[in-house]
Amino acid sequence: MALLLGAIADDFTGATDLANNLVRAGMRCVQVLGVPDSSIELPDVDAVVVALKSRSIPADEAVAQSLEALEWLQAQGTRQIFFKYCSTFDSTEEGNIGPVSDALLEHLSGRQTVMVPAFPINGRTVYQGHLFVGDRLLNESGMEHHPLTPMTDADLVRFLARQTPHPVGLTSRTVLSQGVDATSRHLGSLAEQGVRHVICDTLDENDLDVLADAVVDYPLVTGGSGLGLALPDQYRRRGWLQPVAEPGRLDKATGSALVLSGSCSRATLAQVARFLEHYPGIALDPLALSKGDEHLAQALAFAREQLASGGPVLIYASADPERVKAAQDALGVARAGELVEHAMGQLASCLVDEGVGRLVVAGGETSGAVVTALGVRQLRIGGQIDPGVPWTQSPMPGCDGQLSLALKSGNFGGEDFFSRAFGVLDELTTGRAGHESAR
Ligand SMILES: Nc1ncnc2c1ncn2[C@@H]1O[C@H](COP(=O)(O)OP(=O)(O)O)[C@@H](O)[C@H]1O
Ligand SMILES: O=C(O)[C@@H](O)C(=O)COP(=O)(O)O
Repeated sequence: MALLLGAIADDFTGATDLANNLVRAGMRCVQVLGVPDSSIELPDVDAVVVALKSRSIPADEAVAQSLEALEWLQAQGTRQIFFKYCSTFDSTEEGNIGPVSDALLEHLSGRQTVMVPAFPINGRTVYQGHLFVGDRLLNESGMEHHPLTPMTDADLVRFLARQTPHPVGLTSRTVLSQGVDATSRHLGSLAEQGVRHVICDTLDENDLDVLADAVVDYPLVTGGSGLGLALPDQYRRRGWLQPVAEPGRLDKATGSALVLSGSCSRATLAQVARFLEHYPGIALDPLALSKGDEHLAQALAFAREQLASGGPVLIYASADPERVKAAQDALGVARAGELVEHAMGQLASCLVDEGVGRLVVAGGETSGAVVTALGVRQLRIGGQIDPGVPWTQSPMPGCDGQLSLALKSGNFGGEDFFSRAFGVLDELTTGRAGHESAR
């Protein structure tokens, strides 16, 4: 098997987001969780997204895991590598976007890569190197309160420069608006000056098309999932990718419905509040979790009772910035996060064992913890609930052999996401979904 595109994603929701866009743009794509071992059997696909949980770990470990993924993808004969990180550039001054990009570029003997975090349909745009979420600069978007990677600088050229010893350049909207040739020339002249990383402005899908055309031959591209919507068209134009009749079909979904939420983003907090207006839920508190098993046992008992009477039910650690800070002050940032993630993993394992077959998880790290605890190795991508969030399925003992999973990025989804998700799954798996355009 030769792959047109091999992606290395730094978290699990981000991986699903990219896989979703590749499928919507007409690629046959599968997502694998962690670097596969030799026993994995892959279907015939054009792209594979390897999901890592490397966004918030020490930079040297993130580099090692990413290089392992690269080696595996190269062994599959992959034509182009895509390093997928968050559309809100989630990272710290230590990394991991800079160190991982540097290592991948070096191993691919590339002289330059582009950094394209934008995802315009979800309101992430870049202008003069500054990242916007909707009409706010990144550092005023709520991301400044992120529990693990608080984003306090919207100037990506300046911010990335702290993560890499190499110079960071900018391809501005003014250049992009002059078209593909001007953009290629500009990137080329930056490369001649030794600029290995180029932050790219992006206001809309047209900018993504120009960028995709200009970098289709780069060994490495990096960014959010927006670029993943634009690249397949360039592959098709060059005759490398054949049209696919029907990507993304899912089997009938069975089993009860559960939502686990560990994201503390503004979007998720609103989704939690909306869900609780109509359905039952129980909060997890990291401080109570740190005191022993009783808190987790209570949440499990509550969920069992609600699931027995039909569900859906929500278990959430999502909390506002003051409560997150209080937990972090008492326990430390890493420990507070670990307690919640561990609890979410245990809840998922028990409840899927007992009959949950439709599971929504909110939060990238949280999703990583949950699918790892469940032992999920491969996801088939189905139709989307909201931009960036598809339903997926994975083989699983119980639930008629298939677990339906939606891994929601903290920041994505409409306010009614949690309740609507199950209706969308029903439509998708009974074939009642209407055809939507890819963008
Ligand atoms: N109440 C809380 N206090 C402290 N940390 C929390 C709390 N709830 C969740 N967390 C942690 O915050 C992190 C949220 O990250 P993540 O799941 O990636 O969400 P997002 O997708 O919004 O970034 C996780 O590590 C989670 O365990
Ligand atoms: O690009 C994005 O915004 C998402 O795909 C993403 O990376 C999700 O990360 P979380 O917000 O941590 O779920």
